[in-house]
Amino acid sequence: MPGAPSALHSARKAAGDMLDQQGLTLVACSGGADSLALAAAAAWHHQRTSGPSATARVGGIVVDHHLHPDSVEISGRAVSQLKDLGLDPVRIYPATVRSDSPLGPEAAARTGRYQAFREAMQDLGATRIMLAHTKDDQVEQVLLGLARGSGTRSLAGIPAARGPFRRPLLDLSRADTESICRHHGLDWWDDPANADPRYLRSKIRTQVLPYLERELSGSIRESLARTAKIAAADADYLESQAKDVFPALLEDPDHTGALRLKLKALRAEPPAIRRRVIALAVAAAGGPNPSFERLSATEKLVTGSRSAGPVELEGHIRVHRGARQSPDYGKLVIVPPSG
Ligand SMILES: Nc1ncnc2c1ncn2[C@@H]1O[C@H](COP(=O)(O)OP(=O)(O)OP(=O)(O)O)[C@@H](O)[C@H]1O
Repeated sequence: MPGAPSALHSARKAAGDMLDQQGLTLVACSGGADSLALAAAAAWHHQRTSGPSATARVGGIVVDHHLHPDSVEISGRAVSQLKDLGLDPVRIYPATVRSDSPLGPEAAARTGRYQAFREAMQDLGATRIMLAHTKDDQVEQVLLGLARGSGTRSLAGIPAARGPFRRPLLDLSRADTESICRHHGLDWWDDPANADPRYLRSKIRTQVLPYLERELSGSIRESLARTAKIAAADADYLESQAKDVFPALLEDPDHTGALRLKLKALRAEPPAIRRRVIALAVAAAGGPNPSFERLSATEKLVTGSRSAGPVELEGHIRVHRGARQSPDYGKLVIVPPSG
């Protein structure tokens, strides 16, 4: 673990690289050590570049989910520390979390939080939101992906940049962020849910990773973080290859709204591309990302000669192989819900 000065230097550099130099970037702060440390690192750039001619601005957003009895006080303390660091503007946004949400409280809070982020961006004219996920979050995410039996994209973990979101601290540890907070005299809040073993992520953090470190290798975190980086580059490449071949495999659309892929050409593609092309076609038909099991069933329509389907996918999408006497012979037909 680097000491505070070295961690601080890395955090400042990473935050500086990800700030929008021409607009307002908001640091999303929960009041925890990770996001207060990120705020301190970003504030350093804000102070250096502020003045009448400055174009890069750094503000803060704290979302209050009202899930914790002390949430008003916790949010207030975060806001005043962000202001003391020099962030401007700083706002609290409430997020409604439905207690009866079928997603469960954690996922419902997440949905509410990202909704609040988007509202804040619009209200304040911000172009970017910085989140303080660390290497520890990344490692936990990779283990969660492994436990679920996920593919390359999922093993790639949390992306450093997607849409307006930026995550500059993915190479720093949680301990680094605590040392940055100590260096700045920041008073962070430890969410008790982070240590609650009822949540799978907390269990990975408090039990599984320490066990793996003890029994397997002291550098397991570094190894898993490296896995994420390798998988991210591989997933980017495979997805771009699939996007490149997709148009050539697609038949011209007709009035029915169904999509048709050329079976022979699809069959000739390697499985890693074939599966991604099918997923692209499903997305183009308005469906969600198919599960591994549904995607495998669909792939069998391409590689096998027995059942011609239909295979029912999530989002009421149906896929079948064109019948011998029909105009769809030689095509994989993806039918959207209303088709
Ligand atoms: N209440 C909050 N207000 C503002 N930002 C928050 C809040 N909670 C989390 N964040 C931001 O999101 C980052 C990740 O937080 P956390 O790890 O708790 O979320 P998660 O649910 O595990 O991850 P994800 O946001 O990807 O679902 C934090 O470092 C912080 O930048």
